Amino acid sequence: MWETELRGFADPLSSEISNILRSRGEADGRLPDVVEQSWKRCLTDYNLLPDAVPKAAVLSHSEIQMLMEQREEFMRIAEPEVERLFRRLVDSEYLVSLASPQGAMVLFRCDYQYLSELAESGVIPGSIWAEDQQGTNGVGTCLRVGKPVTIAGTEHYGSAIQRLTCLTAPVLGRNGAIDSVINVTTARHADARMNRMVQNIVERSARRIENGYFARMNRRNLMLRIVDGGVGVADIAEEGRLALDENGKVTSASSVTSRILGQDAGKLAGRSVEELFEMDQSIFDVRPGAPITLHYHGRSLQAALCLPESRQPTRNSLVPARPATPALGMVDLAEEALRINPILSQSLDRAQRLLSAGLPLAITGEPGSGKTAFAKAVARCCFGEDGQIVFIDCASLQSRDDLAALLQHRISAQRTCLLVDRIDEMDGEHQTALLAVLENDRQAGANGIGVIVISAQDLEHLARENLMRVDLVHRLKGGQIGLPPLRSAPDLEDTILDLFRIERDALGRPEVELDEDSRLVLLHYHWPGNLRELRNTLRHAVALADGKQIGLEHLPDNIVEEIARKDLTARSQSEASKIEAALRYNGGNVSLTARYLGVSRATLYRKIQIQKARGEA
Ligand SMILES: Nc1ncnc2c1ncn2[C@@H]1O[C@H](COP(=O)(O)OP(=O)(O)OP(=O)(O)O)[C@@H](O)[C@H]1O
Repeated sequence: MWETELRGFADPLSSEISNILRSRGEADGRLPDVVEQSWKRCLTDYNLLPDAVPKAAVLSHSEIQMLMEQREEFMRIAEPEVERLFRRLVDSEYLVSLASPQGAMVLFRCDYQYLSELAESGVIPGSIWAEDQQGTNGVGTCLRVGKPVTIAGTEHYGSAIQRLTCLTAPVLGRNGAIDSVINVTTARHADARMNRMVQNIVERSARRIENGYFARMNRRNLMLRIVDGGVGVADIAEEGRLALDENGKVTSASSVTSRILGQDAGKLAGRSVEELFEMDQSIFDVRPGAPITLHYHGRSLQAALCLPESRQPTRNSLVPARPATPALGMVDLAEEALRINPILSQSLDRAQRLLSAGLPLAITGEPGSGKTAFAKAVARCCFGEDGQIVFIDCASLQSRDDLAALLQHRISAQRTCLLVDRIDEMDGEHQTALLAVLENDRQAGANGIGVIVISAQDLEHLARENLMRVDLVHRLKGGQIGLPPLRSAPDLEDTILDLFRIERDALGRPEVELDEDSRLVLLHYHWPGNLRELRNTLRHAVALADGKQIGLEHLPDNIVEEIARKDLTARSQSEASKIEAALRYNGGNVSLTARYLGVSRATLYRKIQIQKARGEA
């Protein structure tokens, strides 16, 4: 009792916060630290009352235009990323916006139908969300603390925006200053797991803008691109960048580099690369584009040197660029626009839970059904933040040494996810090597190693057919996720239309539409090549469309021909049954039946003969 009173006395703000939460039906509610600190600022510094926070002020169209023009180069990098993020979340009723350092939503992407719903809470283009005016909210609080934040439902200070969930990340510029905030808002209920997933995607988008803008601003410098994730991590969001002068001294460092090296960007400027890293060769001997290893306080980092945009290599400087030998198993882990329907979302959720519980995952499905994209998404969600992802494509492995070289990179990291693609093509030698690595890890009590294997065939089947070692199958069999073929998608039409929009926008043809015939053909085709075939077909159609309409002539011939064949068969079948019924009705009398059907006797005979011939064939 005493203790409670003393605590209440010591921190009246906390009890005021508890009262507000209680009045919202959150009797036991506790706010995350960052949110609680923000609420305290609302109560003390901004003098805001939760029920009387005014609606967000709004910039006029010309004011937004002016802000955009002032930051034209930045916007040129940010705009496609906002679009890309919006397309990724296309199915889930999310608004995507980019806010200026003052909190004004200057870029705004949202489904037209959803707009009016959000507008009720004041979320419209140009609305200003500074924390001192609107209280705790995604954009304003992110700007205030300079870190990614999620503000879910009643964690918003103003009661008028309690329905919203906002997931935000700052886009950092020179010396860590905030250039903008990228924000995703939904008025739908989203559970904590889904929020974490989207938050992760938002943060990666912010880093991609940071990196893109950094590259643009330093395009006249030599650039060292650094990856901490080891071989296989090639997502631009993960890359640190150091801009260098002619003498190999750092002129500027991106925020991801500061994170990788654990040093303020400002402190890196002026230092030479050779002073910062232990290198196997001088920076002046490095072949542009070729992968190199940098040693930094006992850690090995992967890097590549890039020439300035306009600079022609000279004999005295760096050696002319030759095509770089690709690093072992290096694949593009860049995120792509994926369509996540409720079924896929459930599978993602299941896969994440299993992987997080330390179980290996096997992803199976027909060719092109999205296994690799799915596996990358799961790996990124579970390991993207503080671990590394090592991608192994069994079809491109040359030798056991390749595998060993790939896997050794995991040793330096605390948490690693092995993503093994096309394991059904792994030969016996590699299977043994992989098994040995997994066993060693288990015996050494390795912490946090995740394994995802991708296979077109079920692992049990591979073992039965003697295509895979039984002990490896047992080691890998944790959770199995089978991705359904496209033809069985319950929302096939929506999938086609969503992916059509994605492809159309990617080719810069937002005006193009599918006509009725082509829509029907796409809907009735059986898609043996699944999502890959569908995306290729849509791209094919958009690329060939001259005007605004896509017709059958723009679709691949094989697809139209197959549907036409099916259609003919269906039509001939229905004609046969019509003739049969008419004959029956007319007691088998051909003359009467011909008259009944409105054709000549000869035509009816010919039709009957054709049907007979088909039946016999
Ligand atoms: N959820 C999705 N939404 C939209 N496009 C997708 C989705 N999943 C995959 N794709 C697209 O489908 C194509 C095939 O995907 P992916 O390579 O992941 O399939 P896969 O099953 O691994 O194929 P394979 O068996 O041939 O290796 C890619 O172009 C990818 O962009």
